[in-house]
Amino acid sequence: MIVGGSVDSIIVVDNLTKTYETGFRALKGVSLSIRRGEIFALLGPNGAGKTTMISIICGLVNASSGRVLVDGYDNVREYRKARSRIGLVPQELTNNMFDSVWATVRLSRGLFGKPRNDALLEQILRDLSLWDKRNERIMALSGGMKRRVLIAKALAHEPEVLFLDEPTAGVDVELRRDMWNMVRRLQERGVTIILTTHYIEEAEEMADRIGVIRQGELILTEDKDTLMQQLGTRQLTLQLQQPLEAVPEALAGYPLTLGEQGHALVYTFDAKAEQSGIAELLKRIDQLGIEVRDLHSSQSSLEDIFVGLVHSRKQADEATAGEVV
Ligand SMILES: Nc1ncnc2c1ncn2[C@@H]1O[C@H](COP(=O)(O)OP(=O)(O)OP(=O)(O)O)[C@@H](O)[C@H]1O
Repeated sequence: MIVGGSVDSIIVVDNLTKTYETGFRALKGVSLSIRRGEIFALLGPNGAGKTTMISIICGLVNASSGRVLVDGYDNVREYRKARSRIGLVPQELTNNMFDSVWATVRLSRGLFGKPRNDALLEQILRDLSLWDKRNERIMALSGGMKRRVLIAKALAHEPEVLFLDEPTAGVDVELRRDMWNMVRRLQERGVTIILTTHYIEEAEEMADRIGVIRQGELILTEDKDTLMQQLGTRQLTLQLQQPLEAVPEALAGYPLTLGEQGHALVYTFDAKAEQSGIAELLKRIDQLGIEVRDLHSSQSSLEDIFVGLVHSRKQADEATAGEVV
């Protein structure tokens, strides 16, 4: 057993690179530690390298360089030990369609050399509302049910880490809620969860920590709350009695924009700042005789932050590329 990362890291990814046979560099030196018991969301646009990274950690794809430790075990040299700690719910269905639900989960447990435990498998199926379907063939199940079977399969050998690759892509609202609840229950039992998602609201709702990957590079990892505090902005929207054509000169020093075809003044400020400047702004507006009909404030969502982050990086990269040329 190799000691690496801190004691409470269940997964340590060290300087991982992946160049596919086509010459495409899908990962460019990614390092990351996953804390035991956390829910970690990996966000990134299409083709960023999320599935590649998960596949390497789970031992399905070979890295070009770097290494991965799972609970202290090198995932290449101590593959079996590392792999037995992981449950993977892939994006695509990989079940044998002719098997029953029950046979599928039993086989999955057996493949990891775990002793038979029907009570545990029953609990897993009940938690996923699959118990009534246990004798059905997989091919006879709906798409949502098939996805539940993938999860049951991944949990059958009692993994310590569960990877969910796009768990709710294309599923209905009800199943999404069920999945979120299930993920929370698993976390309560001490299972570490790593999920990739395109749904930023999913990360916002579920994750303790967020990593953003772009073009094979991890551009950020941060506690969700800190991220939202640090990068979050608040907006105060002042609905006006009379529309304005432009932001008055006297208010030029404030970060104001006109909205709603001149019917609203929008003031954007730092969510973490102690002094928002709102009191002063309202006084100035009153002095200018601008009548305010209503006002409301809103906090930027993780989606705004994410789009802003990916976008600003892109612009910075383009600017740098421009300089070189
Ligand atoms: N077997 C392969 N051979 C060559 N290139 C590949 C292979 N698998 C993936 N890629 C490329 O590597 C990049 C990263 O793919 P990956 O599937 O890891 O991205 P992703 O972040 O999971 O994307 P998505 O959100 O679309 O699932 C993509 O540009 C993809 O085309």
